[in-house]
Amino acid sequence: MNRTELDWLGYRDDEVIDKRFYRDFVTPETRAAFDAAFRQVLGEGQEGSAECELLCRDGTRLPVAIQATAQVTEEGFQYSRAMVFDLRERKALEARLEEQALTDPLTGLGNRRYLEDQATMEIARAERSGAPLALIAIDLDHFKGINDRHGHDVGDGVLQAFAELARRVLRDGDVLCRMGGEEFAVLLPATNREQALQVAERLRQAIETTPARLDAAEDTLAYTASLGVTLVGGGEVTLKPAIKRADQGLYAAKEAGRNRIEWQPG
Ligand SMILES: Nc1nc2c(ncn2[C@@H]2O[C@H](COP(=O)(O)OP(=O)(O)OP(=O)(O)O)[C@@H](O)[C@H]2O)c(=O)[nH]1
Repeated sequence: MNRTELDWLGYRDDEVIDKRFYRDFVTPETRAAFDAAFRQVLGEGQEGSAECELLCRDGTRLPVAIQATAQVTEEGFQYSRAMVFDLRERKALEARLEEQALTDPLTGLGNRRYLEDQATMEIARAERSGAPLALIAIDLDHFKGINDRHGHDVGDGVLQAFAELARRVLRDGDVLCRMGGEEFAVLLPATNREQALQVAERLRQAIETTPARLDAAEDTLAYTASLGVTLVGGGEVTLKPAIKRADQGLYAAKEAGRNRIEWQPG
């Protein structure tokens, strides 16, 4: 182990050299990858590589790539040499890209993919616990008119104001996301029909009575939304059928005059 690696791990050389093996610092979760690479080094190819994590003195985990080669002569195995690369920056970048891929940049809410990811977990959880899972689809009314009359920037401001308001109205465990355009959805774990209808009505009223603040001045713009409410059915393994039903409820609410909610049974 060289000085840089010791610095990464937070140990002095006299604590490690001749006392501990590299493998000791590999986290139990990634030790299998390390061992597999080591076997490759000792095998015919005489080289191997692995991505694993090292456990630092302060308890943090350092993601690294290890590339090792072995020196084997006619007398057999002589020594092996490993190069270790710090993957922290790459991992942080990957995490940022992953987050960006799941986030709507205008409102900061999760996007449709995020909802589908969360739904996979929530559907499995609901299946295990037997608790109901509700879905609300929300579409701002006459949004084209807002854009046309006040401009696209004001439209953007209304979308942001809605996202902020809905975050305040909803519970922490509720999954709010922007499906696209002026359409949003909320997945509500452990929520039955009556509770989901109550939440939808609370959202509808909050929107109706909280005009969007458009800048630091007192400039505000009133808007409304239509909502469709449904439950995710017992045998449904994806959110798709529930999204379709909630959308049907939404269209029914638009048809019935907007600024209202419609229940759509499964
Ligand atoms: N400002 C802004 N407008 C958007 C954005 N995404 C979609 N839109 C606009 O949203 C409008 C949606 O209009 P429509 O689908 O006709 O619906 P609507 O005018 O809300 O009418 P109803 O839904 O029937 O009440 C379109 O004019 C889109 O251009 C966005 O990110 N920002």
